[in-house]
Amino acid sequence: MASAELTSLDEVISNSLKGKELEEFNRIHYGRIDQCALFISSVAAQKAASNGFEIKAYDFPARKEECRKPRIVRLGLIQHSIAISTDNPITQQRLAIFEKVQKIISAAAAEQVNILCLQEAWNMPFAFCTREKQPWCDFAEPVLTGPSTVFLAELAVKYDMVIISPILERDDIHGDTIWNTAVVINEFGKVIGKHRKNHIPRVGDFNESTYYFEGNTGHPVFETKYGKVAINICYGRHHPLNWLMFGINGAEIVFNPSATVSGLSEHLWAVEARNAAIANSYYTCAINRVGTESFPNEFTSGDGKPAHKDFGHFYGSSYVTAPDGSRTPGLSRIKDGLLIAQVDLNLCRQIKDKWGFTMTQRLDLYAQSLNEAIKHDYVPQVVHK
Ligand SMILES: NC(=O)NCCC(=O)O
Repeated sequence: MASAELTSLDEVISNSLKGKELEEFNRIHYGRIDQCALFISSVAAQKAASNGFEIKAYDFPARKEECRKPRIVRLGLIQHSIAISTDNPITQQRLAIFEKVQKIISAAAAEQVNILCLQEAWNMPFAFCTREKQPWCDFAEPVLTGPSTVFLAELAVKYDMVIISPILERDDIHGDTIWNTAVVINEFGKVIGKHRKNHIPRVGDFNESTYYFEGNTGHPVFETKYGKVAINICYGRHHPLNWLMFGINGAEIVFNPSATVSGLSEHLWAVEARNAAIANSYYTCAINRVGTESFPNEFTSGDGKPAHKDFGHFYGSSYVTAPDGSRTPGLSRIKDGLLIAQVDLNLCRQIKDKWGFTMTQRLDLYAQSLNEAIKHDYVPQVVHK
């Protein structure tokens, strides 16, 4: 079976197991017997059916507390393929993606989503495999005035949503430099801040370091009307300290907008964002692109194999993990989709109280050790026999 044919691992299981065996699988694998699937309104279901995208919703309830009200928030994750082929003019490609995504966002609105996040570089093909500067750099946009921000700001106001928009940024104040950036737009359509990708891959066809540097915005947490959110962009999910810092700064939900392909990372996908949710007692939302993107000119991968035009298969499979480690099934590996998670943010503190990971994490010990380890003449702490 080709990589782009299997719909989802979750479906393989739910189609194969039944009764008690399926319950036991769910308990051990997902962390709960009942997936807590939520009803999808006919309006949203109709939008999904007529526009060819999947829509799924799950609940993450928390224990009722005496001293705090529940803090129920609806999160929306969108995964999608590009809309027209990459040899079309830039403006047409972008517009076609806007049209596709607008329909998915309107379904999210019909489902009362409060905070919505798109995939990495959602408004363009992931052309960084090519190492060509033109025309791909022309997709870069200023954060405040770029077409993607203008487009999403209007929808944010219309739907009373916070929208996270991961784009290729053009910083026209600092020498027209390019960055991989997530823009946070509040429910009034105002850009409340941005975060630039901290860790840039140099693996496989991910030649992103040809285009932009490691980010210089630290680990910001954005206090929104609905909760404290942060964004760990794609390759940052392999770096536990990147996740840790968002937790230290108080994040309750960390989105991980990604672009990654099956040949490289699919066996890691279900592990990393889930582990981060457990280790940091927050919700994580892992979002991946979908589809196979083909480029006009051939490129090589530096592995002795023939030059080719395809990046490989972006395998979707977006999912949400709660601070207790329970998770949703993934969206499809091959289809556009909207994943909705209704979460109670009170679960973050409840899990901190239960497991005590923030109390026991020994930041002081690691700060001292790391301070030593980064010195050029550091002697590793090894006891010789
Ligand atoms: N976009 C990106 O950082 N991809 C790198 C590959 C991966 O992290 O799986």
